[in-house]
Amino acid sequence: MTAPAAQTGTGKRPVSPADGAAPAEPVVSFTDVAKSFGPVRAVSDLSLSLHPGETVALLGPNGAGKSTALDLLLGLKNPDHGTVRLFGQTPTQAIAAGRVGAMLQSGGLMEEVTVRELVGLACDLHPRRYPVADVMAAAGITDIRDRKVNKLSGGQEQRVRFALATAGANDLIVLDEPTTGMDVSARQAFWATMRAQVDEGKAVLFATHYLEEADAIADRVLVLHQGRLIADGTAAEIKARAGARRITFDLDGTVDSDLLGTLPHLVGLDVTGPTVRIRSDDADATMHAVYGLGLYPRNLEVSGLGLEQAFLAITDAATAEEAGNR
Ligand SMILES: Nc1ncnc2c1ncn2[C@@H]1O[C@H](COP(=O)(O)OP(=O)(O)OP(=O)(O)O)[C@@H](O)[C@H]1O
Repeated sequence: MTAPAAQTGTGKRPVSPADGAAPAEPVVSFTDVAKSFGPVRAVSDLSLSLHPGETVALLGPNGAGKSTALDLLLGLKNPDHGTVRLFGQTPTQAIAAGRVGAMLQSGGLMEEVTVRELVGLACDLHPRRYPVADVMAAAGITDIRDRKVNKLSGGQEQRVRFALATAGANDLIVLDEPTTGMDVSARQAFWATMRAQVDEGKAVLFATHYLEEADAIADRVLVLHQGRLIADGTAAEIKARAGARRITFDLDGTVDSDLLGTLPHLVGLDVTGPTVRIRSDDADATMHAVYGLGLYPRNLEVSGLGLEQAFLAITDAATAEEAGNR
């Protein structure tokens, strides 16, 4: 078997199995998983399943528990409670069988070796290895194969890490902030390469702070907040859940915030000088009511929430709920 060649294309894959097909065994299943570090609950009550062919983004603010969840998945940390299974096996068994490739933030690369030597070693160690030349070509590092690993730029180093994660026929690829340090074109090339892996039916789980990447690449988005899973759905579902529309307009004269606060379907309201910014889960009904109040909005704009605003809206709401529960 050869490594997949890099290819372009941005079409998202369907998540559900073909009609009539037996549901595939979950690639990953977390059941009621918890992990604390002293008083810090890094992951709590985490239950989820990933399926073959899914590309899943793991989002969350700093300290939300993303890296801990990935470490638990890879068997690098043990849960205090609950179970983690990969293909029905323990993480250690699945990794030993060569079913999982990972690209993590932590861990240095061996320094005094060339790129080719390092990737060659990873291929040799993989139970279902690909030819080293194919792996380097797919990761876009053939031209730097004779360079010493400690002489690489940050973006080149990331590509080498990616090659190490794809040295053999894995069924799951786990990436922790894979495009950190890459410029825009390197990032695009990276995701094109990644898509080729997904098109082979592999599952990909990646943690990221780049919400536009999650929006463009993932067919499912998981949002962690203070160790808990607070959203799980397509990017479109998460945007819809956060309040579907943003409405912006200007008003003449003194703006009465209290009066605007009585509008129906409000999810958020911000008044700055003459400018009113509303988040509404029914923009038509909200605007109908604005006119009903006898107001004359100027410069009216109605648009959908981006994933970034949706992410902020859901994590802010979760923070407020946590504070209320204290
Ligand atoms: N080894 C550790 N010892 C003590 N606390 C830890 C340890 N590892 C993680 N934590 C804490 O657990 C919480 C979750 O950390 P984690 O690194 O999983 O978050 P993250 O979502 O990956 O964050 P970031 O986006 O900043 O990388 C944080 O409060 C962190 O300080």
